[in-house]
Amino acid sequence: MKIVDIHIGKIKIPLKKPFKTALRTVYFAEDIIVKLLTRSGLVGFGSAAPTLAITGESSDSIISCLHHILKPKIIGADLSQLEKVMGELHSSFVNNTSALAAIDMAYYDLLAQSLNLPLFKYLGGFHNLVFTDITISANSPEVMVADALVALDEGFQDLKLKLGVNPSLDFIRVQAVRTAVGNQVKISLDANQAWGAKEAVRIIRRFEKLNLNIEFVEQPVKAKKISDLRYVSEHVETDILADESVFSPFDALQLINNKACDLINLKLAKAGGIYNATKILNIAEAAGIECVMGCMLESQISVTAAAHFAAAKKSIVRCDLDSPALLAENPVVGGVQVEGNTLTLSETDVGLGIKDVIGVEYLKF
Ligand SMILES: C[C@H](N)C(=O)N[C@H](CCC(=O)O)C(=O)O
Ligand SMILES: [Mg+2]
Repeated sequence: MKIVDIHIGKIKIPLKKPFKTALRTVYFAEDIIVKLLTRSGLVGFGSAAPTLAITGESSDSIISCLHHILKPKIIGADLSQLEKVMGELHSSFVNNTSALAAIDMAYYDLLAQSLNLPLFKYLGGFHNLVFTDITISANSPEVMVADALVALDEGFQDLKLKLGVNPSLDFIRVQAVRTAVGNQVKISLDANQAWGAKEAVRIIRRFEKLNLNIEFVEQPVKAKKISDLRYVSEHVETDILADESVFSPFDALQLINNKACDLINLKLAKAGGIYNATKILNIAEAAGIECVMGCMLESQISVTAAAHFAAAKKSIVRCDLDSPALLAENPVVGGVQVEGNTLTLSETDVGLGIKDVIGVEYLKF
């Protein structure tokens, strides 16, 4: 079964609150939508969120890559030739991982549909649901406490606090939230590269001394500074999760060989989709490193793909798939069902299970 056409569109989704990290403040979510069509009438969905500060991609660069580079390669691609198709896509350019992920997930959507299976069953079928944490944006300690209490009311039991915006406040932020939510709630921290190596060690050791009970600290130092990540990992007890440092299977190997992290944040937008995410997961599993399934601030299309992947795999036991909970609207019809911290996949809908996306402006070239 061959792919005969591609539609590329744009959508803007309002947020419940501005999303603030050490890398960026965002007031609405932007997504580039992809639809792949087969001659027999199947439609596969994918999406890419422009996260310039992490993947280096803007809306324009994603659209350009999809139209000029990926479209000529994916039109005519056969669903029965996964290795050939992915080999060609992965060898034709570097970077542009979100654009590649959008095509990859739409291809896997079609592949599972053609086999009459929900995607999570095609990928391994371990569960049909996953649980997510929720991200609390970097704000004043008072606002972060208020946001954390709202999140608990909404059913979340696992908080990821964004730090590194005005780092002098970081210690008070964490202490204030821990005091407000009590000891039963899980807290992890994401500095999004904001700290220096010695600063990170100093801050994390202070959390340890006061028994603030932190699950893990995500990307404390610059993405490319593997030796800094290793320094932090070596000098603290708390687990260190690599995020922006891991895009490719090679990145994962390099971090593992350098003993630079305890955990890996696996995102389809960084890996270029399910094909390479599978390789990273396999490398990490062989090395005894656990992966957390993560997401960007992105629509429920790509979060549906990430939920299928995470649910399929026995070794993914933690998820940061909270983007749907941060969006004020969901334009996606079908796909993953989100209720509080629980993301559930249909046992009977085939592929990603997405029926439509409302309000997309499809582009004419
Ligand atoms: C939304 C998710 N929980 C998250 O925090 N992802 C960020 C990057 C997201 C972005 O800037 O769009 C992360 O883990 O660093
Ligand atoms: Mg992160």
